[in-house]
Amino acid sequence: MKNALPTDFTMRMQALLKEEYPSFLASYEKPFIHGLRVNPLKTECRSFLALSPFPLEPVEWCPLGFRYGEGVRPGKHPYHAAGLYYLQEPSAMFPAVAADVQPGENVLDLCAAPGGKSTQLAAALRGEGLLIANEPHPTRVKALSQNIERLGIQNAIVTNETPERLAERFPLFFDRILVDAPCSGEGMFRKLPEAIEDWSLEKVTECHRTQLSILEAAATMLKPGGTLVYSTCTFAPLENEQTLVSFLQRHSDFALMPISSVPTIKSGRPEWSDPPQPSLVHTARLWPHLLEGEGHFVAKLVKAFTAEGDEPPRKQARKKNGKAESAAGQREAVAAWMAFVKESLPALGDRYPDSSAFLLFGDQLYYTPHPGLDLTGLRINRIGLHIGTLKKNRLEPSHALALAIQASDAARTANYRADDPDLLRYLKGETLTRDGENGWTLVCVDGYPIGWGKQAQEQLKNHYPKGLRWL
Ligand SMILES: C[S@@+](CC[C@H](N)C(=O)[O-])C[C@H]1O[C@@H](n2cnc3c(N)ncnc32)[C@H](O)[C@@H]1O
Repeated sequence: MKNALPTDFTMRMQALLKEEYPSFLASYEKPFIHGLRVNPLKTECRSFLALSPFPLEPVEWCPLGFRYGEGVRPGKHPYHAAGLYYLQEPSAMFPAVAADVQPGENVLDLCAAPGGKSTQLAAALRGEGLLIANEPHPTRVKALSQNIERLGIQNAIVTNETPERLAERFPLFFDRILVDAPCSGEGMFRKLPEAIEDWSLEKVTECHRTQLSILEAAATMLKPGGTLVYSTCTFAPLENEQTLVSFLQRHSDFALMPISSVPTIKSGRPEWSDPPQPSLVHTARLWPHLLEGEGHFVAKLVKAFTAEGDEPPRKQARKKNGKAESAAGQREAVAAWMAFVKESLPALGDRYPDSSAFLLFGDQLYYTPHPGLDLTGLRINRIGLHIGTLKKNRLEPSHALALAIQASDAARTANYRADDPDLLRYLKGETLTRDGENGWTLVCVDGYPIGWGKQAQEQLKNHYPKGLRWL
């Protein structure tokens, strides 16, 4: 390892781990473990394994997760651009697995960028229900939004808010909340040597305080009977066991639940909190010297129902979302969308049936997963599926739409094998020479949509977004 580990960190870990410490320390000499998670919104695991050009090894605790070796670059493959998988180290796959999201639920990911766990939560929703993926950092939220788009997720609203502002708006609203908290990052020292530079004892204390305030907001937003998953990628007991004990002292209506039966995932340590809390044995610690993955901590809490029977979540007044356009403007935009569907997506059928779910912002048309939700005043980055841009009463389809539909929906497709030089040209933004019927054409890699082109005579004009083009 290039950077030396901080002395305050090694001294603390030695005191905590005792005879286990040499093996923990030796894990820093081993390489970082790479992983990818197959996106079931796009492909079945079996189909992907048959197609995958990379040798893959299954991750024991995540049915869609796989490890891959050094020297393989799945992030630079057209299948990545088509959203067939998300790159995620194996331990980071565990919190969303523990959340056990069910289709149809209202789910919140409070600290979501760049979207590893949000995309996993959305996959578990299988397109039914609502995911609010929140990230307060203004730059990081863009990466989150791009990943939501790339993976073809249609029922997510991406917000750029503080947990406190969301808590004011959504009391008792969510069935599941994930707090993948900002932390001192000790479990990432192997992956990100700069995390070593950033680390200090003060940072550990500061993170503990931030974690408690985020959990406070999460507690307000969770429905009675709902599930809260708390995770970090650090080893510090102050940010793990102690954060939970401090939270539980203020919230006697929450209880820790068992999460893992995988033998390589170990229990949290009740004796590492003050006062020791026996139920911490239900939490999970993923140790880099005991499994093939980085360091993580995961806890699952359930909020009790109250004795009197709980009030149902406050029904939100049905309001206009943000600065949505007038009814007449929306009708025009929806008409343009219907015309586009007839012309270019004839097999789409009745996939977007709710006329109240169409929202027009300026010239941008969206289909929201939750039409009644009052989002006024909140900073919103994405409000469901971005359908396209209205241009002179015609609809220009969005990149998000290309990634959310299937090749079989489209009237015209241009399908390329992953190693076809024309596909590389397309990803670089070049115009392609090919025969085909004029009109919007869905460009695909091995049958999976990757973007739009517009055929005119023998040319396919390139509509792959400028910001995503390969250099
Ligand atoms: C561990 S990372 C999240 C990783 C993400 N869940 C994933 O799987 O890709 C923690 C995130 O919390 C954000 N964050 C920092 N302070 C926060 C706060 N007070 N409330 C919510 N999120 C915060 C950070 O910007 C960072 O993106």
